Amino acid sequence: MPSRKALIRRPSPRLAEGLVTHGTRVPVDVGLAVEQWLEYGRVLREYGWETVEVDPADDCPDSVFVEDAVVVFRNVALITRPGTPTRRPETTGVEESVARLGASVNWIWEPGTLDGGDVLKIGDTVYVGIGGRTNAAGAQQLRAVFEPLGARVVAVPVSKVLHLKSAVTALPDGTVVGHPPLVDAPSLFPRLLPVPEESGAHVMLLGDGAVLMSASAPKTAELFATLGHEPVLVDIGEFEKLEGCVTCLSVRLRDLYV
Ligand SMILES: NC(=O)NCCC[C@H](N)C(=O)O
Repeated sequence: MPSRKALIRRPSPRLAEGLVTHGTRVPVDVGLAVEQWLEYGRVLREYGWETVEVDPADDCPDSVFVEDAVVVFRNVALITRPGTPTRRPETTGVEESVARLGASVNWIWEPGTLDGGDVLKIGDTVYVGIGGRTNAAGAQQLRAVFEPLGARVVAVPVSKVLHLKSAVTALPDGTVVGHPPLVDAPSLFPRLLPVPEESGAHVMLLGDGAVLMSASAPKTAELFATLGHEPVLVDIGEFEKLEGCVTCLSVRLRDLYV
């Protein structure tokens, strides 16, 4: 029986100290970020997702980006070992939450590193981006956990953006969407639709053709609507200042056995 639960994690009061790797640091308004986060959760619930809050990690500035701490395939939750050591304490609370929800838990071990933002699932194909926060050992461990469950793991290079999913995600019909200047190896994806805006490359599937995306990509939203999808726009501007996007603020659990 499919589940529709989504993990989310309240922003830390230290959010403004979050990491910035590829962009230029600009001040973050934490109060506004909390409002944007509340609205993000409200939209998930409106589209039928039960939001489950992971215990906050107030000492971890980037903890709101909960996607990086765990990758879920079927009923197995793979707890990551984030590429940046300062983010590693974030995984404890996430592990507790997924275990409580009945997922089967597995772990990335040293010397492996893996951030959830580097993992893009399209059906049974699991793309893993290597080069930034995720290393080859982390990708190999992911392969060992998910391939026996029926996944086909495909490693792809990432060098121009923070995570694989900062460059590409996928529409409900499996079409990969990416902003060309930021995609390292476009030929590795069977059907790649170029989008005009960087944040237009970030979509999250809400179900029934609805795709959650950033309000900062209006031209791409129009393109998706033309193709018959239903773009649902949210303002996540404060998180974008820290290289976050719609995908990284939640983790959907669709195959729990409970
Ligand atoms: N999966 C994601 O897109 N995560 C965004 C993480 C942003 C955070 N400031 C970081 O650099 O780790």
